[in-house]
Amino acid sequence: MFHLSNPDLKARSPWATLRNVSSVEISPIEKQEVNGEIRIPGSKSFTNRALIIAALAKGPSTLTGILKSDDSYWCIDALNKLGVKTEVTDDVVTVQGCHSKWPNEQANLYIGAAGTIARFLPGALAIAKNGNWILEASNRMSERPVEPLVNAINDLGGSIEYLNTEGFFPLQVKGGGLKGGPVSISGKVSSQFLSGLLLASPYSKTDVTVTTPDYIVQHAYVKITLDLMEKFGVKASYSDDLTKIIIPSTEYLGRNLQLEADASTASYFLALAAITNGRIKITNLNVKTNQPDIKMIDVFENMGCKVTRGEKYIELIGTPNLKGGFEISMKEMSDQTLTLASLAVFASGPITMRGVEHIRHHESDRISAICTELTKLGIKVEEYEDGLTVYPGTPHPATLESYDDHRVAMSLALIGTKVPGIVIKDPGCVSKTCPSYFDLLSHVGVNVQYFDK
Ligand SMILES: O=C(O)C1=C[C@@H](OP(=O)(O)O)[C@@H](O)[C@H](O)C1
Ligand SMILES: C=C(OP(=O)(O)O)C(=O)O
Repeated sequence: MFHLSNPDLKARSPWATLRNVSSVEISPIEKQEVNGEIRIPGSKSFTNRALIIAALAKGPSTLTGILKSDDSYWCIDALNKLGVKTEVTDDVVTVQGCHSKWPNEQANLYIGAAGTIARFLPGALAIAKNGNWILEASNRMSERPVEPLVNAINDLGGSIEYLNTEGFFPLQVKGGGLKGGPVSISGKVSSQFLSGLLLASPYSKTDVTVTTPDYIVQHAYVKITLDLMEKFGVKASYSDDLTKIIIPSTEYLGRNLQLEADASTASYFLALAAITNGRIKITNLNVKTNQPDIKMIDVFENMGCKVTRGEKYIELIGTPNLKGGFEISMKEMSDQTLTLASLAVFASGPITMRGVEHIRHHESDRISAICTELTKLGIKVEEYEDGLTVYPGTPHPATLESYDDHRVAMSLALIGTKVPGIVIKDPGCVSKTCPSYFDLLSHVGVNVQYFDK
């Protein structure tokens, strides 16, 4: 269980910021409007997929535009401990692919709080001929499910065992390889189970046919996995709904790749323009991305904002009258549930978000966390197993918890730009995906005051 007074600081990496900051106060933007241009850091999803594929590949890769945050730090650190040579300069990393033979056949790997490493690395290790590795994760990541992935890898002949509690990290992964053939995997708790299985599959002795018996939350992330595999030379074939995927037995080839900016991070800044009647231009994101959170721009538009979709940029101009009074399924872009919940406070009518039971298994129980914190502000909410309704209201000043969850902190901070006295505790948790979040807010005109520990 998460302890409010006790974020898991071991998971904060050398790339984390705000280590000595206990809280931040966000003050409303008065005369000065939010108005600015922002370059968004690289996508977490692209960075950690590309790092693991590049590490497995034959030959070197250069990845440009990587995210530098806790999640990518722990990924690079784990690859280094496996003996893979990497070199990071600014936002460029070169990776010397190990051609599916991890140089260090024994290592203890710590993967922080990253779902993308927890679900992508075990399969990548299981494909090796030899090896014996221990994988440990943060307290919260050790409570998040991995069983469907582990079962599927073991069904293919892999050797992954639980060292502590059945179904959860820490894990022991032994080499021995995967045989290939048919395998079934659930996608209803996390799409990352599928992605992790797919990433490892090309190294099976024969082709792998993956079927999903139920449904996949956030399909788009599976598509991102398949597209990136193809960029590194592995072309899978699949049904439109991705419930049947055939991966050939082959190998990745090293590549030089420009990665996309993070659409999830971009959404907070677009939301900021939306609620403050301001203007934000994201200068390095194309709407044609497969990242699902890009669909938030349609939501903002339906709420009355004006959006310009450029070739390489997105500009959003807010509105003094944000339209509410609707229900929406957030299943396919569930990382943005909390963003919309914060925005809903200032809308013209209640907003109901559904289809996101799985976010109770993310960095926090996100449905419970946002309902608790909005209630502290005097905002009326209704909580459901798979979502919530937020009623518009006038928040009163409060000190809010961030639950060691970057998206709770980033979303609640938005409310501070409209009402005085909003203090967010442990703002350093944003380092999981955006260490520079509060700097970027300041850059576009938000007042952020830091309080030391
Ligand atoms: O594959 C990925 O890169 C991701 C998949 C999603 O996870 P779930 O499918 O577990 O919800 C998303 O929430 C996460 O931020 C990134
Ligand atoms: C769910 C998230 O992360 P993870 O990759 O750890 O699953 C997230 O970033 O919102």
